[in-house]
Amino acid sequence: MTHLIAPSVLSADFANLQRDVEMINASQADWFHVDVMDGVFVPNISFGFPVMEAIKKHAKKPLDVHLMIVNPDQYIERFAAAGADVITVHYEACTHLHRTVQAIHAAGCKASVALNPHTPAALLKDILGDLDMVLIMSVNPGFGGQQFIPNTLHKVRELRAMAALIKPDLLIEVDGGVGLHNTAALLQAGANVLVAGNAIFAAPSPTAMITELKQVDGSAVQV
Ligand SMILES: O=C(CO)[C@H](O)[C@H](O)COP(=O)(O)O
Repeated sequence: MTHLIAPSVLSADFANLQRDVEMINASQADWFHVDVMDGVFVPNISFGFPVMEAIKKHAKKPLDVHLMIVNPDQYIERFAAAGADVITVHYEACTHLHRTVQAIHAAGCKASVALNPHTPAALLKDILGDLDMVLIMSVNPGFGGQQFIPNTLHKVRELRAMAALIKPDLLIEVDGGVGLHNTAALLQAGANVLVAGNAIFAAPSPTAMITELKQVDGSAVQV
């Protein structure tokens, strides 16, 4: 499969949310990336169910919901009911990760686990076979517009090698500081879902930027 592009709604203009949702609908983007922050797991608060339901009402593509919250188990069913197609929980926020992943699947969603920049990919070895996706954070979570942490490339490569033995069709998503400058390298390292916020919404034409990100060919790059 070619790679997927998931614009991060966190960087949208919330006063013109429907306009930005329609822009994503009409673009070559594949998913909507929806960042939920609770002010506890991360030092920022974004939005919750009402905003997500408003996005769902107009979105014509899957909602990829990234929960940057403590105790995500409490809210899995509600996020599924609010329209999530993919639910990502943080490794660092889950005591019984296997149970949480089971709950996500039972709610009818794809299950994904996110790793903060300091968390090693190897910690997912025993649960990789149960996951649909791993989200590698390439910035410290909480804010859009930060600089990409270069060690992420190494982590993506390591995870892709591990997945080749355990879960060859694993989706690997990278989130934070992604743009045209590092897309080819990330694809070549083994990522196949790229989240971009600032790179898309601060571009002169967000639609054209999505097309450019979608057209990047990772096969020609050596990293
Ligand atoms: O999860 C996030 C922040 O925690 C955002 O999805 C991410 O930062 C995307 O924004 P940008 O592409 O501007 O870095």
